[in-house]
Amino acid sequence: MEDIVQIFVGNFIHCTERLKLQVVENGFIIVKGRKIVATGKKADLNSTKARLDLKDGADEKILTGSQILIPGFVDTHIHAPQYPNCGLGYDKPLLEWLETYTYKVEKIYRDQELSRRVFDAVVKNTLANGTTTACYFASLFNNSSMLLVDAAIRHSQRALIGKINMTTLAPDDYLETPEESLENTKIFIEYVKSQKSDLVKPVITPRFALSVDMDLMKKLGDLAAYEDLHIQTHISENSSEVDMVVSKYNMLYANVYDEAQLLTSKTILAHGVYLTDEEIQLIARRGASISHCPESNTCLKSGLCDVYNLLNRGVIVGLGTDVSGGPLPSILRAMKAALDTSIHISFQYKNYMPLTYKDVFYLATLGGAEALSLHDKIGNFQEGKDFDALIIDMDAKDSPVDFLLECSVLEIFQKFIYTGDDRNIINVFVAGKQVK
Ligand SMILES: O=c1[nH]c(=O)c2nc[nH]c2[nH]1
Ligand SMILES: [Zn+2]
Repeated sequence: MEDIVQIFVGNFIHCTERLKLQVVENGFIIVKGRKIVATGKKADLNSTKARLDLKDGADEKILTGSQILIPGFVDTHIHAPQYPNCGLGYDKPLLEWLETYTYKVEKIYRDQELSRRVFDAVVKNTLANGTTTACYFASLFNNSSMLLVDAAIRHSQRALIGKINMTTLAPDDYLETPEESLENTKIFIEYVKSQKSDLVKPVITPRFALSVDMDLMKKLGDLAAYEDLHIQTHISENSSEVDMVVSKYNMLYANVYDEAQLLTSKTILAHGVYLTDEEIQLIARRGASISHCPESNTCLKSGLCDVYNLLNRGVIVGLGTDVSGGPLPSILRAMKAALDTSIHISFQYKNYMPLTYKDVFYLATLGGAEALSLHDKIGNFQEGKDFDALIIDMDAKDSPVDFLLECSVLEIFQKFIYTGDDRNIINVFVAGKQVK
């Protein structure tokens, strides 16, 4: 079948490299099938069409002055089964929150029908919020985790999906043995591979260092290396958690994962609020990334994560909603929370440079793609990459913004980051396919 050609004409914004924003006014992007085949200025559109031998009749979309095309958002850390708990339980810190609220909701995913309904809603709602790629913690249970894979494929969301490994700390009826955990992980990986999806991949997912022991972590590290898989887990989110990890393993938190060969260039570590300089250096050396989850860090009163410091020391950082540690599946909200957190940190230091709206946009797009080691495929509008994109409209019907004076492109973009919501994300594309 011949690839469909789509041409987008108007203003677009993306990051060409780390923390580097490019604003293209009166530009075009040509998409053939799933891929971006050309970008440029409108004045060069006809010559580019001729060069590419494009026949007349390609689907041409002209953006209005209140619309901007941007790359799709990457949610580098989200717990799909916790979705029904969004907004609940923020009266407790992490370890009590897990015990009181989180394991209780996650336990019910033995129920297949519930799994199907919740995961359908999670995938649809994250897509509607502009998350074209999500890195999911799925369920402890294989059958349920497989239903999340099915939902992502059904709705065409790009996703890394991991069956959780958890052998200790949770209630007895919500645990697996280390043998079951490893065996079920292998079965889950085979299931994902058998779907032959070009969007969905499995990810090794030990919950955190307190949920598993070293022997299982080492086996999971071996499995990840053998299958060349991504790895995701939590690190240094809360000070009591850090103390418990250090006393359980008698080493620093990052060293625990390193000892198990779980720190690789395909590892995503959620939070990283209390990392020492030594740990930050180790993570940077290994090429692992941090998923910054500012809304969750505030709701669970975990702490302030200094993203500026992580970036300065060469750590790759993306943004995560951490639903339901965070209350909403919105990376736009995470961007705003990342700005707030950084400004609050800046009050404590002289000459501290808080993140800007441009920086958090990088974290939400190209930074997220780098954090998931998917930047060869997504993250910006570089030719050859897949077209994962959002059309933003600050004059959208029912939008929260009701008074738009004459604005520059960058001003419209700022308005979106500070005041917009999902109603301003009017269209969503994943690998060239329109999904909203
Ligand atoms: O934010 C978090 N959410 C979780 O589900 C979890 N489990 C361990 N550590 C965690 N942190
Ligand atoms: Zn989490």
